[in-house]
Amino acid sequence: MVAEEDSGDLRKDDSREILDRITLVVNDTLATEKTLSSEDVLTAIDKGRSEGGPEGRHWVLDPIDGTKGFLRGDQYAIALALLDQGRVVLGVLACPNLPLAPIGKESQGSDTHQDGCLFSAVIGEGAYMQSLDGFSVVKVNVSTIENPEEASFFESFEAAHSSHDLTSSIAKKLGVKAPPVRIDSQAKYGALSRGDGAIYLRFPHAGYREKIWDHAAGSIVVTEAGGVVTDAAGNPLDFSKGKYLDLYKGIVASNRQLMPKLFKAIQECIASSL
Ligand SMILES: Nc1ncnc2c1ncn2[C@@H]1O[C@H](COP(=O)(O)O)[C@@H](OP(=O)(O)O)[C@H]1O
Ligand SMILES: [Mg+2]
Repeated sequence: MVAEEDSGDLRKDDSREILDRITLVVNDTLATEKTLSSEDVLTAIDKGRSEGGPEGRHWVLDPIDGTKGFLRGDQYAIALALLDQGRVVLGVLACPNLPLAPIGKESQGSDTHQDGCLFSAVIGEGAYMQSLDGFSVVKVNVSTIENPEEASFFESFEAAHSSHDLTSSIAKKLGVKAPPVRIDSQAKYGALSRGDGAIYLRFPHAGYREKIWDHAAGSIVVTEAGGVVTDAAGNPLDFSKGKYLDLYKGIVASNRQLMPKLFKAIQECIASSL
């Protein structure tokens, strides 16, 4: 398993109390007769130390993606994906604070006010959403908008994670009228997969290397919903290189119809920002 966290901090002396609390929660949650010790819990966390790569199968886990959003009480996600020979073949994305009703659009008179969505996708089988309590499974599809002026776009809430200046110049060039929808975590991929918005733009600042656990589950949910996820040059994301994604500039996700105009605007804006 390739996972974001290891047990390093929990093994420190001053973490004893939190480790005891975690061990209690784990034992309360697991449906097994056996009671795990704190050491068992630490050992289980450290099973996430695999480096991934092009061979065999690897689970890719981000237990709390969008930590900043989680701490603020906003959006976060639990993201799990399966790599087979370096290719994402399955993804599950739990978004406990994401409304089941569409976000980022004018109110559509929905009478659903429930929060908590679970997105899932298996390669070749489409993408699905259900409520976190397991009801109402629906197939999801990305937006079919073709006119960029009518498209709205998602980006990170945190300006430190993605350049809001660059995305704003891209949106301006495309004639996008709606303001950006800024939310944390891979909940953006989930919302995109059900057509809440039509574009997700992510341009980390120079020197940052994206990690596979931040995109594996989200990207298959979007591609199985009919969308496209690439870097800023149109290359598909390559999950076979270990923990990191080697990208040109950033990540772009949208529907097929919008991609040509989107790339043209992105190239022009990147060129004029150099
Ligand atoms: N300087 C940076 N640039 C881009 N991404 C960053 C970053 N620092 C952290 N991140 C990643 O951005 C993720 C959150 O993305 P988003 O902005 O879409 O919410 C974080 O996941 P974690 O919260 O799991 O650590 C982290 O891996
Ligand atoms: Mg993350």
